[in-house]
Amino acid sequence: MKAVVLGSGGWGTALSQILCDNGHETYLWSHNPAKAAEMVRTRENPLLKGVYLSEALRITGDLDCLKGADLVVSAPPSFAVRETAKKMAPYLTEKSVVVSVSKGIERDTNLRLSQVIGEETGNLCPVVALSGPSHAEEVGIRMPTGCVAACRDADAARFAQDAFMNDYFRVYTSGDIVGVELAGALKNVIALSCGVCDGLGYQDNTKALLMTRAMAEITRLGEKLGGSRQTFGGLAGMGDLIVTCTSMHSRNRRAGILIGQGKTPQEAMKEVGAVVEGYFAALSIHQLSQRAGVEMPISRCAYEVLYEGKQVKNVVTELMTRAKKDELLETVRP
Ligand SMILES: NC(=O)C1=CN([C@@H]2O[C@H](COP(=O)(O)OP(=O)(O)OC[C@H]3O[C@@H](n4cnc5c(N)ncnc54)[C@H](O)[C@@H]3O)[C@@H](O)[C@H]2O)C=CC1
Ligand SMILES: O=C(CO)COP(=O)(O)O
Repeated sequence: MKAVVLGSGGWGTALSQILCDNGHETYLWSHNPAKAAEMVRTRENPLLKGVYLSEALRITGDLDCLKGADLVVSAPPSFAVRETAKKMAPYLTEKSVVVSVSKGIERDTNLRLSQVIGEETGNLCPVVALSGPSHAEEVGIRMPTGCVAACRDADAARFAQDAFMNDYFRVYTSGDIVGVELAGALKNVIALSCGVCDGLGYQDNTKALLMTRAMAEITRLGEKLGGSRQTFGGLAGMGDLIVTCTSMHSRNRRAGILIGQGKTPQEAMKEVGAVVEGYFAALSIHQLSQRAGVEMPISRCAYEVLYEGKQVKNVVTELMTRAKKDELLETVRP
């Protein structure tokens, strides 16, 4: 099979190495030809330090690598998914399968990323969302990892499962692409918030409280928007929430730590030096939850800190002193 990965950040690079390990003819495309040339020379991506890229992986800045591709992986930051989909569109056929691996919601339209790709490619071929607890740094060194390949087209989901699965990368299929994509985008804001707790010096009790209540609000919005409750308890939901809220690989968590220590969001993102999707998602989620009439106290507070300059200490007090509630009934005590 011929596979092309569009987007040479840490994640696109790690995924291209999996496809290469699985014996597929694999291309990794960078939108920056100079960066592609440098990776060809060094067999390393500065965004995934210490991972040697095998000689069989074809690294290029030429979009013509898409000619005849069976599998196209869309792996840019969410803000560049639409322009990347525009670029792939002329090369796709009805037999192609696109796998979307970015985690976010498109700004302004609030569309899921598979919807954005569908719009730009005229829904010519199926788009599968691949998501789960999977830091590129660990996949790159072949640590056992699991993800979900979600698509309403079960054959396409199985095609992606077959393409990626091996003895260090386990892939489950799912028909709930809505839930899988939303879970991946929503947890980034929570990982950032968990980092803020770390930055403020709060410890394990606080983070367990935050993660558990975050699951409740993420699931609430996800279900309202058409996702399945079960998905939020699975790899793309709970699994990814755990890994990003606890790992120092997480760019969202690292940005949050810096904000908790007093940096502005812009300073924090600059210092992290890689895409912090939770910053962008916070705005879309705020709009989506307001429109759907779904209460999301933690995500709302993250939005207020990131976009309205609210002080993190004040936000924590506000969250802790909200009206008394029943955990299961979700009702407020009169
Ligand atoms: N890094 C990880 O462990 C994981 C990342 N993801 C998701 O994958 C997506 C990409 O993240 P990373 O690979 O980590 O990013 P990164 O921060 O490592 O690198 C971003 C890459 O995007 C490229 N880029 C910038 N503008 C572009 C454009 N207009 N068109 C194409 N490429 C462009 C940059 O050159 C750079 O190579 C994000 O949505 C992220 O949430 C998902 C799972 C794991
Ligand atoms: O989604 C991820 C791991 O599953 C990556 O998270 P960060 O973007 O926070 O690094």
